[in-house]
Amino acid sequence: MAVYTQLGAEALAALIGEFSVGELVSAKGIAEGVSNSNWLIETTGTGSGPKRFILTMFEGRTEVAELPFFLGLLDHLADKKCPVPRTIHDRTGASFRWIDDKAVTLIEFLPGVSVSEPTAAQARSVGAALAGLHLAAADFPQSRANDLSLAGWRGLIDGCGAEGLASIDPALAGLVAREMAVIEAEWPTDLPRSIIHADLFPDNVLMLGESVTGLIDFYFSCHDIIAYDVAVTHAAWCFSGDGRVFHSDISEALLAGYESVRPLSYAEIAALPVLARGAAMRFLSTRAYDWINTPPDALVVKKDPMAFARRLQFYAANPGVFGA
Ligand SMILES: Nc1ncnc2c1ncn2[C@@H]1O[C@H](COP(=O)(O)OP(=O)(O)O)[C@@H](O)[C@H]1O
Ligand SMILES: N[C@@H](CCOP(=O)(O)O)C(=O)O
Repeated sequence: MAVYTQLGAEALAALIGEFSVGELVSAKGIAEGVSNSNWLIETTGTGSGPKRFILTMFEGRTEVAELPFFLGLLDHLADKKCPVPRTIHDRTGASFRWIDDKAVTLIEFLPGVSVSEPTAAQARSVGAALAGLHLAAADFPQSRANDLSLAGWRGLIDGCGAEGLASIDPALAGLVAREMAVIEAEWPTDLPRSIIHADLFPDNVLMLGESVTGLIDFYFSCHDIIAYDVAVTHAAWCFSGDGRVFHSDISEALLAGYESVRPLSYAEIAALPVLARGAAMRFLSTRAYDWINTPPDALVVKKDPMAFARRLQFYAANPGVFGA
């Protein structure tokens, strides 16, 4: 469930009136997502029939000071024909507005659905779309540090404490300690960097058949190692949800799709095993922290940290899956 804030019909109509998009016809809360509140908005449009938009209200997790980066990136990528939603600017030219103390933005609605069991052909398209995003983002003039890299994971893990990790699984603290030591020692420092998505899970990709129609939810995007984004996407797409089953056909298709647009260098391929261990640690650490710290009555469905502990174990035991 991801509508944390109730917005009345009058407030919504007044908000939509600040944009040149026609009049509000309907607004439906969207259940998917965990970070922000989202509504599917329909308006009368401005001449060529009704129009759909997504209205996002930024809840605690997104720093409002960073919105010009996230929203500017969407417009930059849309200008370069990447399948991302363009932001709708209001009549004053602003890309976001305020309702009380919360920032809201209106973005283009994109067709498509998120797949839960991708085919190899779909994975190939996702790999190609990710590479296209990396190429298109290369000259984006703004930057944002990745606060969820090594130091961020370490902070979250320390915040869980050994007892907290043990409350999730008795072996988790040992796994995390061993793996963090390896990842910190082997993390590459000389690979190409650019703007990356950093969270390209299946629920952040919209598809129609085998085509990618939307890359969404850029609110973790940042400047970091490009091949790390490949590793994040690999960890997100190539396993069963619980991390117990690795799908080698999806892995091969995803990497082949990526390389059909942006070939990986030898150094990038050689680094993928440790980058993938880092990617698994990234989602293990946020999920473990949330698992321990989310109040029991919160509306959010907590995500299982062990699904990424299993991926971490898999990557540690199978560095050959990237063909290095
Ligand atoms: N531009 C868009 N076009 C169509 N649907 C969208 C768009 N943006 C978001 N959605 C829908 O809203 C849901 C939640 O959006 P998302 O940005 O992933 O939220 P959160 O940041 O809370 O995870 C998505 O799963 C998708 O169903
Ligand atoms: N993809 C992350 C959760 C991030 O939430 P999102 O809904 O904003 O994509 C995970 O699976 O842990």
